[in-house]
Amino acid sequence: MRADTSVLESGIPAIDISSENDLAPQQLLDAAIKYGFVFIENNAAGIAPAEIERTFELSKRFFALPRQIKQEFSIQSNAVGTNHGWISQGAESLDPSRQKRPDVKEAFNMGNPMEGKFLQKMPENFQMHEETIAGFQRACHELCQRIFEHIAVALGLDRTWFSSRHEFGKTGSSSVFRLLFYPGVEALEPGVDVRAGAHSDYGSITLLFQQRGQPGLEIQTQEGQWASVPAEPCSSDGDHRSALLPILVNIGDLLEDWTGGLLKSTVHRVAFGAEIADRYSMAYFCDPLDDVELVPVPSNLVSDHMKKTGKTTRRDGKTLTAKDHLHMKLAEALKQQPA
Ligand SMILES: O=C(O)CCC(=O)C(=O)O
Ligand SMILES: [Fe+2]
Repeated sequence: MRADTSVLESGIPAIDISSENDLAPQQLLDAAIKYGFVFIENNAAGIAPAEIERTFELSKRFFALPRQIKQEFSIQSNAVGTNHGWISQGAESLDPSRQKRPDVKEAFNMGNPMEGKFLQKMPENFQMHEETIAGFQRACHELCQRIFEHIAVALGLDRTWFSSRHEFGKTGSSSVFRLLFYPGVEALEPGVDVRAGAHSDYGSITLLFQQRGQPGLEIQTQEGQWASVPAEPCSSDGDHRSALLPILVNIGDLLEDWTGGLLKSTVHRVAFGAEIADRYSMAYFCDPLDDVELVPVPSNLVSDHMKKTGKTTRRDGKTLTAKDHLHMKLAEALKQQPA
């Protein structure tokens, strides 16, 4: 059992969520309330580093393909309304109302597999390694479930309260696995170009995998300043660099709203210049099943917080489902796009 959590540059603690640490539920909840971000030590309760490495390798091979091949899998080539496929450089601005130029990055989004098979059109490289990618998504989802169980316990709920609302591999879930590539470029204009514009994530929780020597993520503090998030933070039991990189977890807008604003969905961005060559990251956005109704999470901590702040989970007098919530967020983002 460990009583202390170490403090990082941005103040985000690193937590051991294995059964060794009885304090994990409370530590996770405290970090979710204070920062909306937390590092999870990648020990037995995490994801095998070899699995993470293999998936990064597949991602690198995909982004290295010629443009015309990637184009065949572009997000625009999918049915309208789906969020799956390749996003080319220049196609996305995460902070459209403030950005002069689009994000300097590429991405590839995929939905959850059903019975081990992907429903979307996949490049050959991914088809050949379907098991690796499907297995990695399952491992991510299982890690999210462990985190949900800890948060449920800390909120005084039944252990499975959240996890049962986030089942894996069911049709009707918006969970997305996203590969990201930020190519090294010399000619970025400081103050104009950004790698990923300021945004908060839409869903319940996000897992973020970074690589050594490739920092760039920043979170916005309550005072509105940008604080850097290291790619290689210190471990929770001292100030040494951990042998295995921890996994970063953040709270999304849906979970913030579902808890009446108790858990924080913190604005973040990716910003770096020519000092770093190519940067690769991978994000797993975990969402509830589409038809889950967002009635307030039945915890005294949540109801006390809602009484204090006057927040409600209803919109225009109506209870939203998880799917309605996502559509609301997408509609808000669309309104911010320059005409
Ligand atoms: O690449 C990163 O470090 C962060 C990416 C991110 O925030 C996102 O895709 O939502
Ligand atoms: Fe994000």
